[in-house]
Amino acid sequence: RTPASLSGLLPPYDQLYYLGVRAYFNEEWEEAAELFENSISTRAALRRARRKCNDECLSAGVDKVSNLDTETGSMWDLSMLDWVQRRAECIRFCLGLSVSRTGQLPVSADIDYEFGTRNPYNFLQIVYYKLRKLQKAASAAQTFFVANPSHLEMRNNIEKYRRMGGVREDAFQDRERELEKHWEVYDSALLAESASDWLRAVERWKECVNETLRQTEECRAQCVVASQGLPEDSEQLRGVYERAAALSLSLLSCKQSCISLVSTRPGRVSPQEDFLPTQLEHLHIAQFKAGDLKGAVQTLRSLLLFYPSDPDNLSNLQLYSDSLEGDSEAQSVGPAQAISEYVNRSLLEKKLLYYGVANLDYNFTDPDLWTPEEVIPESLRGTWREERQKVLEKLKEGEKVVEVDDSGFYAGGPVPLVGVTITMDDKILNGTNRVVLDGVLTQPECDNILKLASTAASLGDGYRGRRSPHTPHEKFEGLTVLRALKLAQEGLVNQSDARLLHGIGERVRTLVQSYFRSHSPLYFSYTHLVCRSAIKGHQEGRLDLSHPVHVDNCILEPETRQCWREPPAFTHRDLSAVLYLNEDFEGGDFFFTDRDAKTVTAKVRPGCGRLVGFSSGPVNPHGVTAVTAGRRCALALWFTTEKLHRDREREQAESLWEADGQSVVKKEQKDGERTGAPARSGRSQGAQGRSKERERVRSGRDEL
Ligand SMILES: O=C(O)CCC(=O)C(=O)O
Ligand SMILES: [Fe+2]
Repeated sequence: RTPASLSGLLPPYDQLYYLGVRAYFNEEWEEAAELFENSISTRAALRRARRKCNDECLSAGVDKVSNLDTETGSMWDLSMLDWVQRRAECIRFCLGLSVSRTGQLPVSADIDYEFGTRNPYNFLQIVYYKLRKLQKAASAAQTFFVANPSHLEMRNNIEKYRRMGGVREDAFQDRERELEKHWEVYDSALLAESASDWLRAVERWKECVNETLRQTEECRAQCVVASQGLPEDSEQLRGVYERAAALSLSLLSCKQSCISLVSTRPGRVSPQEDFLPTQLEHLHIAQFKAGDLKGAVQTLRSLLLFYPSDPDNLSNLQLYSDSLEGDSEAQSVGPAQAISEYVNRSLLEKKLLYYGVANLDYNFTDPDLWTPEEVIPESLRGTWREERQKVLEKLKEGEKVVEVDDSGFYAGGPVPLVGVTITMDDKILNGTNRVVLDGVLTQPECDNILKLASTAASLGDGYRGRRSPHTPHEKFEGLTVLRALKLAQEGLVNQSDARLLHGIGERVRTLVQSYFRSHSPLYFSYTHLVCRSAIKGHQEGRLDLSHPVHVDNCILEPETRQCWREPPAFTHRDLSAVLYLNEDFEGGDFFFTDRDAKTVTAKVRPGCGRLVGFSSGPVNPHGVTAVTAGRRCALALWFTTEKLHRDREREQAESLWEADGQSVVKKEQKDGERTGAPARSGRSQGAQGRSKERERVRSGRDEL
């Protein structure tokens, strides 16, 4: 629905927003909800109106633009002025038909910021929560969270909504997802690539290019219309020519900056460099791998529009064309046409812009790396080259630092178990494919497993009394699921505890499979309950670690920053998880490092029910600091995507249970009830659990 004032014209949305904020602080929830919703939809309607007017006025004064290319001096100014004025008149008339006079005025930078960071949804979330409209509250929470991914309170809120009755899964919809469609496609293109699904990758990259272009076009249209609202009598601008030239320059630079807007993920600061050319690079490689040589040639030609003399692109083109044996006439599918239009228009606009920058003391930072030198006026070339060099160097440095993980995992998926929350994500842990979850075990569960470990150790598991393989200052005990089962069969430990140990593994698998968005099923590779105890009297001045820095699936060589994926490393391990059981010991912190095995990038303090999960590859070197007092127990689990490498011992344990006539899964649930653990499924949560949940909810701006 399009909101409208009495006159039928769009009111200013910033005013509606301010009124909404006031109603909010007066706790007039109904009214606040209506005002916030109204300001959001008015803003959207304004953008649509602008887009329409932009399209309708596209041709106004366009004949003057073509003159600009040849004209110089005052004739250049005159042509520019003519163009700007004609278009401005057309747009002002067009907007006047649907937008009120005040609605046309530019909004303040504060309001721009509020809407840019999606803060209206932060308010709306609370408002809907107060109104008991949980479905809408969940959606507002999700919408805000997408643009503020490090806002952990909102993430916790979302988790809480998931646990509340009456909130359906489809409630967690980003209301502004239209704006991120290209990122959605971008991610799924990367995913298809990592699964070597080339046909799908081709399709996705094409879609991504098209969507990126569409979003850029939309942004540029908004620039055009918004630039009509600049103040009429700015002090610095002397004459009417200067004003016209300045207006057109700010318009052109607004348009150029659209590419950096579109190439910045919501909630991030820095844009993805060279966004469009990068996508084309992915596309032509995917096309090549999928066997579509003609398509690959066509895409390479598009890429060459950005970088006409790039030697890699040229030699690839040669390679592809040779394979085609002359049959290289490109058929017109894919985004080639749109790309060439985009490049040509950008080139013309850049030319005009740089011309203006050289003539009128105007500030402009080029977001593109591909801007050709010919476009830069002689007087600017020196500084332009220097700055570009700086950007390129910085980019190279960044490449060195930013670790890419080719594991195919992609952190950030949902956490599908009741009571489990995300405490640290990639950003907080300064890395890739890392997570810390809390609430994976209850205290009684930790106690039972600890008891199991103690009993097993006292009975003499393989490690009893052994010194740690990593340090002479600690003792090391270990227990596997099968060993626990055998002990249970001998009546030496509780059958239910052995089963719990097994069941916990399933729980962890569900969590990491979902959170790391694994595209293939995960199999257990190895599960090991490990306790490390400080040996009394051997702790003075210890400099070593409880577990030296290592990578789980390759042999790390910190000097060269290489990691050798070969035996004796457990090369098939893909995901690692360590689930902690206690905190009553000294030292024993888990930490991640850089590939140098020295620079600590994040630390995690163990505690009952806390889980560290990470991809097992070279992006995640890690270790454990010395345990200087007490005993530290943890369940270490590794998963593999290769069925061949699954843990046969675990299967053996499972079949022993089956032979006992008891289904492994059913029994684990029963045990859960008996030990007082909450049911681990969102749906089975009873009314009691829910009302308790409500009690914990407190009013406030951020966290429920
Ligand atoms: O116990 C821990 O915190 C980590 C252990 C570990 O990294 C390993 O066993 O590979
Ligand atoms: Fe490890």
